[in-house]
Amino acid sequence: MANAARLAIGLMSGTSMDGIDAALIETDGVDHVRPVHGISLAYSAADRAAVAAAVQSAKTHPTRRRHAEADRCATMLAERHAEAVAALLSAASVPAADVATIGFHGQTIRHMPPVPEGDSGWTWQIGDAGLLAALTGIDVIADFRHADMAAGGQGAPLVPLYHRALVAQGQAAGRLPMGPVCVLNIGGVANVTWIDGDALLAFDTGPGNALIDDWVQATTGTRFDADGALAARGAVHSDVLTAMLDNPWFDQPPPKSLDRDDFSASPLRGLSAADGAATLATFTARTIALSRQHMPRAPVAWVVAGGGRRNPAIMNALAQAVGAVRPVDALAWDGDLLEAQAFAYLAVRSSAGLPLSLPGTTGVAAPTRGGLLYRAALSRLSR
Ligand SMILES: Nc1ncnc2c1ncn2[C@@H]1O[C@H](COP(=O)(O)OP(=O)(O)OP(=O)(O)O)[C@@H](O)[C@H]1O
Ligand SMILES: CC(=O)N[C@H]1[C@@H]2OC[C@@H](O2)[C@@H](O)[C@@H]1O[C@H](C)C(=O)O
Repeated sequence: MANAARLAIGLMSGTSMDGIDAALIETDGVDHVRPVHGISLAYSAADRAAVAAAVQSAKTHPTRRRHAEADRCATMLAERHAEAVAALLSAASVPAADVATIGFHGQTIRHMPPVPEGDSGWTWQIGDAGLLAALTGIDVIADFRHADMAAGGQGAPLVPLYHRALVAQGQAAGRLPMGPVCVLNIGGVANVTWIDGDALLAFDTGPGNALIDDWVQATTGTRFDADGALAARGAVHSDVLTAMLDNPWFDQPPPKSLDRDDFSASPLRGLSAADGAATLATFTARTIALSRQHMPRAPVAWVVAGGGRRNPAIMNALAQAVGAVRPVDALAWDGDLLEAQAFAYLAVRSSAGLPLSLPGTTGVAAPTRGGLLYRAALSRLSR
């Protein structure tokens, strides 16, 4: 029997650490998807500093062991996400009682994927999900990546099943050509989903914007290269680019996933701010192009979500390397909210007992369920 369509909220705070995206969708967790509304809430400088501190302190802990920076940040994150939910519901004129579930991704502070024939890996998304359930009065599903990793998967990427549902809709409506389609996300990290009918192959491709953001922050004091303006004034240093591309990780077949800080901008040392931004934007594009070697058939279309689609230096270099690429907005999808929508979709799947990951998405041995439920009724505030 088909699952009933329900209203669900998805909350995503990604590796760029820029804020929270909140999306309300109607979905059955299978093929029915109807985006209803969405908002973004930027972190204040203090919130961003708290997240950055938790990311740094997580590097000094060998596992998901609680520590002061993470605990402080987890409380703050629940409060901010509750504010995002309130703003979203108010903007959409929907009462909380109409929402079946919230999918709460949480803030990734460390991602250590399993090593072949070695360590089983760990991943940590923080945020006090019980507090969020109490503050919103809505059931919350969180900790989406844990079960996949416990079953041998990479724990990421998880958005691919949502990409597949969207591509099926787009192809049925004639907005996308039939044949293999690539949905690319250029966030802090970049990841691609190759979809050919029901077949899926997904993996992280390399850096997205994180290296550019860190470089621009260090050299100019601004948070990101708005509209690629800095890169446009710079020149690509092909010697540095070649050295950075000379990394066996890119040839390693999927499954594979990354921590935000797995790549370093140290080869750029000595370059001007503009030349560094231009070189890094081309590096992101070229590493995405290298992902094609792992695809079973050449894609007939590339569509791009995430903040990197707004950086012409990345998009032009990508078009040069792989041919025509267009932002997902051309398909009437919201390129800023796709991941938030996906966690609403995954929350509904989790409630329905449907798998969140497949061998083709995370390398897990078999389709695997995931997510932990925090019931609003059991999460009353004690203060
Ligand atoms: N106008 C713009 N011009 C250039 N870059 C932009 C622009 N707007 C956003 N970005 C880039 O996009 C980033 C945010 O992207 P996004 O919100 O997709 O990442 P995320 O969801 O945090 O990351 P991930 O998908 O890895 O979890 C910013 O940090 C910035 O680098
Ligand atoms: C561990 C983690 O948070 N990974 C993120 C990150 O950001 C992009 C890429 O790396 C992707 O693998 C994943 O996010 C999206 C939402 C995903 O799971 O599909």
